[in-house]
Amino acid sequence: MLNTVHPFWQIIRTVPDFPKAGIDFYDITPLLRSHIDAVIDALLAALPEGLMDEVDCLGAVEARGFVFASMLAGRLGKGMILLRKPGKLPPPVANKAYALEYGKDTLEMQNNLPPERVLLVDDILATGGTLTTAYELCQSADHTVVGALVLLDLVELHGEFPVPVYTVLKA
Ligand SMILES: O=P(O)(O)OC[C@H]1O[C@H](OP(=O)(O)OP(=O)(O)O)[C@H](O)[C@@H]1O
Ligand SMILES: Nc1ncnc2[nH]cnc12
Repeated sequence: MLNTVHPFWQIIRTVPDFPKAGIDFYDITPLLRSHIDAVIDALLAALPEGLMDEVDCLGAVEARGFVFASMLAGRLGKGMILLRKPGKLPPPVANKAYALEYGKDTLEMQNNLPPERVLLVDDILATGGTLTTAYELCQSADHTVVGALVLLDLVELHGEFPVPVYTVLKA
């Protein structure tokens, strides 16, 4: 469903040509200011019943993913693994470069952790470059990714994702 009638759409700002020409940027920061608890409720409601019984921890993607993952972790009583931009995590780390909708970046993850069942958390799935990289880093560190949870899935910008994607909004 392209759920453009969801009340969150009244609060998300769409900014044309940011951060570069041709990109419609979905600014979720007004939701953080005024509706953060409702966003976390909606993210939890987007998950299939019983899924969290299969999840050990949340895989939080820097930076906007940290906001949602932190609050979800608190609500769910789960821990987090951080997927960070380069040079922030002490070794041992694995890293992977990737392209996203409006640029290039690298994610890093510590790879000395025991294998866990991980639910990836981010704010937006656009081309999928970021979440695919998070998925691959988890796989290479012997974690099992059970799915990905995002607030907004830009469905036309990406292909099939290797695990189920749970979302509140689609555009
Ligand atoms: O599906 P993709 O095309 O990869 O795009 C999605 C990613 O883009 C944004 O992150 P960004 O790197 O801009 O960083 P931020 O969270 O630090 O703002 C967003 O938070 C997602 O992580
Ligand atoms: N169009 C977009 N709006 C906001 N964040 C994004 N991250 C990647 N693409 C994005």
